Amino acid sequence: MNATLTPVLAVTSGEPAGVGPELCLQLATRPWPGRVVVLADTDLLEARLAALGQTTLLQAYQRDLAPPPGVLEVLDVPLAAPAVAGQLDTANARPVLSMLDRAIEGCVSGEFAGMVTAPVHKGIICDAGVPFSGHTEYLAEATATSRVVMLLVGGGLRVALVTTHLPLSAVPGAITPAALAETLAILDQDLRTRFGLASPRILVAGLNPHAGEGGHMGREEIDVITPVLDRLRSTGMQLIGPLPADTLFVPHTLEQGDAVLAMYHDQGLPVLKHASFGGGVNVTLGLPIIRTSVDHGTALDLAGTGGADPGSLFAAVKLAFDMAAGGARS
Ligand SMILES: NC(=O)c1ccc[n+]([C@@H]2O[C@H](COP(=O)([O-])OP(=O)(O)OC[C@H]3O[C@@H](n4cnc5c(N)ncnc54)[C@H](O)[C@@H]3O)[C@@H](O)[C@H]2O)c1
Ligand SMILES: N[C@H](C(=O)O)[C@H](O)COP(=O)(O)O
Repeated sequence: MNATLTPVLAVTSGEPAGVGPELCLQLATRPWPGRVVVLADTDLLEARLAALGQTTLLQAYQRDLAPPPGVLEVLDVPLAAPAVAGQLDTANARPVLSMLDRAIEGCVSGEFAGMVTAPVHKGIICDAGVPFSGHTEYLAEATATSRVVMLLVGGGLRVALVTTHLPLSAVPGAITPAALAETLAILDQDLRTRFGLASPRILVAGLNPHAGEGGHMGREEIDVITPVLDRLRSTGMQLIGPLPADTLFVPHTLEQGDAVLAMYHDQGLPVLKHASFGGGVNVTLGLPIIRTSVDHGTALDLAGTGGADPGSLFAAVKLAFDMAAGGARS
């Protein structure tokens, strides 16, 4: 097969002061079923290689020329200021977004089969004057997608969220019948088409303690969640809930479902990360493009030490290749 025709994934290296760039360098140590192009500042990668005493060869990305095995393809996205490991700099916020823009553009045009993102630092991008709550929301806006779903997979779990990066005080108001129904429709559809589940069973968490205790500890289960689940069950979806979130994750309940839908970020993700941190993958469902990501953040405390675990990035790249090939089994 012509190597230039294999699937090409774009991997954005993320926050330059974090662990993303050095984790991306490790991608050259693995055989992949296609090409992996790292979007990064080439000088930064060279500097991290030198600092870590590594010898990976870098080659400038050329669309129609695949590199030899073991050589890392780099699509140069220059930084605005030299990056210092562990030290955030607002000057580099826009180049970080430029990496995302270039990867999105390439996915939409068909140049890339999908994109994988190393972690960014949301706070420093906001400090630079660009409102930014996460890749998930940024990708939705960039692709004009009205609703996307964050799904994390790992440790034998699949956990999706109705709401993502918003203050806890805003969560109840964001759990509307439309938001819940659209999220469930995307999750159900993508579990079928992307994860090969013919008839997915979704365990849906309540919002309040003990799923509202019959309305004595909150009414969202009665007023919003149950009516939506009843309506969607009548269309054939297999939905179990609303379940008290504290006991939803016990093995006996988990084995009755294929995925969990949590109402908010810290209802679902601590459990997932407890089960799989360092090996989990974050997938954005509902987009017109394939996008996976690591399960961890910028780890500024580890940046430049070579001590960060590449397992989640490897898993994210593998899953993106699997999805590009037509399905995933995670
Ligand atoms: N995909 C993403 O872009 C993404 C994901 C999560 C968090 N973040 C962002 O990262 C920033 C820092 O977040 P945080 O401090 O809450 O979480 P973090 O994941 O950066 O760090 C939490 C702990 O995990 C450790 N850790 C993280 N990655 C590791 C790895 N690969 N190997 C070994 N240990 C690792 C860190 O050293 C730290 O002790 C925030 O701005 C957050 O929003 C981004
Ligand atoms: N919620 C994600 C997590 O905790 O791993 C993380 O913040 C990344 O989100 P984006 O993919 O939207 O950047």
